[in-house]
Order: sequence, then C-alpha cells, then structure tokens
Amino acid sequence: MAAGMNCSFQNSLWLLNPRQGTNFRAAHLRTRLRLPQSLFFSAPSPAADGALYCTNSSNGSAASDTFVLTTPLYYVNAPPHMGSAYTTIAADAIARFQRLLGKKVIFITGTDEHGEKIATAASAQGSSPGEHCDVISQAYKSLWKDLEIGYDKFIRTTDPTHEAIVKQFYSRVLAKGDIYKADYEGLYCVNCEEYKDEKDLLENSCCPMHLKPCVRRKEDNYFFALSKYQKLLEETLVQNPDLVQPSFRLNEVQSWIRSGLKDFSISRASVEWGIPVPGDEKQTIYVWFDALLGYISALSEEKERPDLELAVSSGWPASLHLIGKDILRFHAVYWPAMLMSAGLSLPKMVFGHGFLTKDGMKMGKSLGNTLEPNDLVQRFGSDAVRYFFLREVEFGSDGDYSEDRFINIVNAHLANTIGNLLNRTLGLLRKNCQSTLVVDSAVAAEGTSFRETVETLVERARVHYENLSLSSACEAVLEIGNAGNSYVDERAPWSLFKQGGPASEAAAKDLVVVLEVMRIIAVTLAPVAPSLCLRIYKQLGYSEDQFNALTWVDTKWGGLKCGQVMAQPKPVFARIETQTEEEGKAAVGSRSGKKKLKEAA
Ligand SMILES: Nc1ncnc2c1ncn2[C@@H]1O[C@H](COP(=O)(O)OP(=O)(O)OP(=O)(O)O)[C@@H](O)[C@H]1O
Repeated sequence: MAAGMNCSFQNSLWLLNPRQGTNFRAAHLRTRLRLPQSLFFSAPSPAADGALYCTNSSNGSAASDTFVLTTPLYYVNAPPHMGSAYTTIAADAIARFQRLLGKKVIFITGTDEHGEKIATAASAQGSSPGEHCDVISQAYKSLWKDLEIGYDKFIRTTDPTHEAIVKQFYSRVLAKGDIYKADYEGLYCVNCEEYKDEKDLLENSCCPMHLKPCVRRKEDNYFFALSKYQKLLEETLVQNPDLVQPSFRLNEVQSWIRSGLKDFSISRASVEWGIPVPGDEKQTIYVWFDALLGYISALSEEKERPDLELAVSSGWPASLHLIGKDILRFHAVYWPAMLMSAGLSLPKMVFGHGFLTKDGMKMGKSLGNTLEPNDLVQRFGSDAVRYFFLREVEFGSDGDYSEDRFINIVNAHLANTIGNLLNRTLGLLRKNCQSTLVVDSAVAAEGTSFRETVETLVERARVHYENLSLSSACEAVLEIGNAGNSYVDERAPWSLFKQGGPASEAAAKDLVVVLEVMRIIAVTLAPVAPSLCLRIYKQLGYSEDQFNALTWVDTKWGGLKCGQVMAQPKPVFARIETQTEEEGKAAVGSRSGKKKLKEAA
C-alpha cells in the first residue's frame, strides 16, 4: 500500500523561495523569529490531482506582528510537575518579551486528555475519564495561575470544537490519499503511547525513557503515509533549518529522517477513550494525531462554528512550538508531514529544550521522580522559581535541581544584587531628598559613561531574549544590577551627603542614576520575574497600570523625571533564610537575650 502512495508524491512539485538557500542557515535566530517566513503547503486542488505545491509565502495566514507560541498540551495522566512548569515558564517569558516588543501574542497551552494512559489513570482513581480530566486539567490551570503564566488560550483536547477540527483534519488527509488500513504488530510503550523499534529499546524490551517493558501488540489500524513525505521533509529542513532548533536537535531530526521514515498507525482499536475515527466508530484516533491539532483548534474563536479553515485563519502558522526533547520526533517529523498532507503551513520553529533531571534521569510523571512546583512556589514565591530555572538551566540543555543552589542563586541575585540596591538607594533618598528626585535621570547621567554601559547591557539582554537564550538574558540584566552596585559603591553617596554643598548635590544626582538603573531592570527582567518587577516599579512611584503599559522602548535611558516621588522603601524580595542561617539567628537571638538579661541584672 505504501508503494501506491508514493506515486502522488513522486509527481509532486514544489517551489522554494531562493532567499531561503543554504546561506540562510547562517542567519541569526533573532532575525529568524522576527521574519514572517513560513512554508505554505497549498491544499491539494482537484486540478493538480494531488500534486503538492510548496511555496514560501511571506507570512502564511498569520499577520507578521502576531506571535503565536505554544507549549506542549500536557498529558493528564498525572498532575503537573516542575518539568511541565519549566516549559510553560519559558514560554511565558518569551510571550511577555514579545508583548514588550509590541507584538500581538497568542500564547497557547492546554491539556492532552485522550488515550489509554488516561483511561487507566482514571480507573485507578475510581473516577470516569471525563471527571479525571476535569480535575487534572484544573490542577494545570491553578498552577499556571500561581506561577503567573499569562496564557491567551487553554485548549483541552476533549473540547467539542477540538474534536470537530480533528475530524475535519483527518478527513482532509484521508481525501489526500494518505490514510490506509493495515495490520500491525510491534512493541508498544503505553507511557509514550507509541510503537517502538526494537533497536531503540533496553534489555527486556524496556523503554529507555520510562524504564518499563513495552508490550507486544497486534492491531488492525489506520496508518498515515509518513514515508511518502520523507524526501520533502529532508528538503524542507535543508532549506529551512530554523524549523528545528537548537541546531544540534536539527541534526538529530535529519538523521532520523535519513534513516528512513515508516508509516505510523493513527488509530487504536483497543482504546475507547478517544475521538472516533470518521467512518469507523470502532476505532479511535491516536492521541498524537489528535493532540497536535490542539495548536490549531486553540485558535478558534469561542462563538465561531468549529472549522479548520477558520481556526487556521486566526493565527496559523505558529511562530514557535516550545517542547521538551522527548517529543521532538512528533513535532519535527510527524507534525510537519501531517500538515503537508493537509495542505497547511508549517510552524516557523520547533524548539526542543533539555530535561530537568533527578539523579541524571528525566523528571517525569510516569517515572514519578518529580519535583513539586506548588511546594516550591509556596515556599519561595513565583519570581524565585521562574528566575532560578530560567537563569540556571541553559535553555536547550539538561539541568539538575539542587535546593542549596536554588537558595544561593535567588538570594545572591534577586535579594542582594537587585533588592538591596533598590532598598539602600531609596533609604538614602528618603533621608536626604524627601524621597523626591532632584533632576531628570537623563541629566543625572551626563558626563559619565555609565549610561552607555547600561544601554549596551540592555541591548545584549534584548538579543538574548530574541535568540531564546533566556539564561544569558537573565545574566545581562544581572550585569546591569552589578553595574549599579559598583556605581553606588564607587560614588559612596552616603559620605558625599555628609560633606554637604556641591558634594551633596552630586550625591542626590547619583541616587537618580541608580534608581534609573532600577527602573530599567524592572522592564528588562519583567518577562522572567513579573511580580518582582511590578514591586520595583511601584517603589519607583509608578502605578500598576503604568507597569502593564510598558514596552521595550521604556528600556531607553531617561524615564525618571525630576520631581518624581518614590514610595517608602520596602524590601521587594525577601531573602530566603536557610535552616542553618535561621538556627544561627536563633542562637544569636538567644545569646543577646541572655546578655540583656545579664546587663539588667
Ligand atoms: N523533566 C522535564 N524537563 C523538562 N521538561 C519536561 C520534563 N518533563 C516534562 N517536561 C515538559 O512536558 C512535556 C511532556 O509532557 P507530558 O505531559 O508528557 O509530561 P511527562 O512528565 O514527560 O510525562 P511522562 O513521564 O508520562 O512521559 C515535555 O515535552 C516538556 O515540555
């Protein structure tokens, strides 16, 4: 059957834009994310008899100032953990940054709710799959609230709109001649919901990710003719290397494709909890062939009738799919081929980040070796959690969690470098200037090179955000804080105030310089630590509405004006006390208590 399907592909025709030759590979990621480039696969027209026209449209159907980004739709076999939170925090930081740039952002997240694993998890809890999905999906929503995730769309794959769109998509691929029925026998990992190649398994047919044995299954299933798209996928990735990032993941994907693509089964005869296959109610659609469509169905407007084309016209193609490397094959091979088959544009970029690990193993629901994000947020606050994981784990690589490291990093960066700088500067301003700025910040920095130093770091942060180098973006912002601390230490305004006269005037100007630094930090760090930045901004005498109206243009030096009154100094980030520190303090407290008692005696 697969051979039959090869014919239409052999005759296919695709036109590629010469701008996207191999030189394009060298283009910077920053440019890539800004360029409204996408591959558009026109729907097969009857006249072309299934021929595939691949053109590079300027922007597909999404407006160039719209930035659509997605997280995976998380599988509701268990509540979220720090790994699920990691992708979502990163996506939220990117979304906030893009909004600061003035883009219309559609940030999509949601839950993947069908399949065998869900039915099993529900029955283990003694509930129906539907009830189980409601509970777990809500757990995701409430964690996102606690972590200040500002998503625009939350799609559940049990939503009737989604189900209708999946069926329309399926019918389209069927009409293209890319679906056929066949017997299949192989080793199946229920946790991956995927048939595996024996060569990829560990001893006793164990899945290397979930360390559980795969089971032998034989089914009469519907198949998607993935093999038909092998050559086109190869070509597409050569001409659009941005499609899969970072580049080492692109290499991985290219090598999978080169090793030969096999058609994959897209229905399950044995799974009831799923979307029925159109025309064959005895089978349900395979979870991946269902869940991936969530990125499109999420674009549907609430009151609109469910319609694939309408949803596509509301923002597809996505600018960025942010995923963990575990699901790269589904997003970088299966999904593009499915879209090609349906005549839809490909996403502009799939970025596969690394794993949060525990003892070297991927933290995951199936292994149960997870870190509890609710607990971290309750103990340390959302800013600390967001900052630590984005700053500490190089985006793209794996990272292990350690609580000591967590506490050291957030205390050093957020409490000391940023929080203390603001607090001591506001303290000096209150004592010496009635909390009021004596000059414009633009005037205060005249005659120094300090302004340029900060401007260079701001630009560095912007480039890193655009490149999705989130850790480096945090680093650049921290350097702004370090520069502010060095400035204040060198100038020592506290001693200038004591001298009085012109020295005191110079000190008052120095405070304005440092507070302008704080204002700029509040804008540049807002994508990563939004609450902390709001608190900083309020201390500088601004309102929440003013904070919400910020754009990246506000990183420009000169925002603070003469006469602006600052709020009373109040720590914006409470230092996390470690047990040893607390014990130390308690000991000091009891010692001084004893001393006082002695003195009184
Ligand atoms: N340890 C992790 N590190 C980083 N991201 C993770 C981690 N675990 C899950 N994710 C994120 O969640 C996605 C997978 O979602 P899923 O709901 O399947 O979670 P899971 O915990 O990996 O599930 P399972 O353990 O059952 O495979 C990943 O692609 C990634 O975006």
